[in-house]
Amino acid sequence: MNDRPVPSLFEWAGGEPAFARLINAFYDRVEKDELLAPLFPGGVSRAHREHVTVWWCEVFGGPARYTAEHGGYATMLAHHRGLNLQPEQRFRFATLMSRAADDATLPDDPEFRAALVGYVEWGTRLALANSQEDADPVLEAPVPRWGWGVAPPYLP
Ligand code: HEM
Repeated sequence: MNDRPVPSLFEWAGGEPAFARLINAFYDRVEKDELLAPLFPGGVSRAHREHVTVWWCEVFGGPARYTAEHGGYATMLAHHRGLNLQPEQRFRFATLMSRAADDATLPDDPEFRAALVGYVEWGTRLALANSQEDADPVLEAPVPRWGWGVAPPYLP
């Protein structure tokens, strides 16, 4: 064991440029996807891509800019309410995020990818539930901060 500090997922991924690559690669795939493209009529705007990148950076341990500049959790929730997402759309969303991580050449070590898909699985299930007409979501909460969970990075 060494005593080096454990980097955040944000740092390990490569910071903001890495998350911008991830989110752009993801929405490039979404725009071509028959289940997800209809949710973004006219394509996924640059503003949407930038806002979601800011969200992801905050969640993974980067600057808390979605909280400071975009209204935090309540704004994100409001964007999903009433979308009436379907389970197959959720699953496709999660699958394309894994593919996009490869497209964007994010680190592919098992620990990082486990943390990434853990967050995607968690977040997409909440989005699916909160998007239903009869949902009763938590209205105020902090933006989540995701961590390494049970498998921290291998630091020889
Ligand atoms: C980890 C899961 C997810 C995260 C982190 C996430 C994040 C976000 C954020 C931050 C926004 C607001 C962007 C802004 O501030 O302008 C947003 C909007 C949106 N999300 Fe998600 N989302 C997730 C899951 C999903 C899923 C599963 C779907 C569909 C299958 C979806 C579809 C949408 C759509 C259509 C909008 C735009 C709604 C509008 O502009 O009115 N999201 N998402």
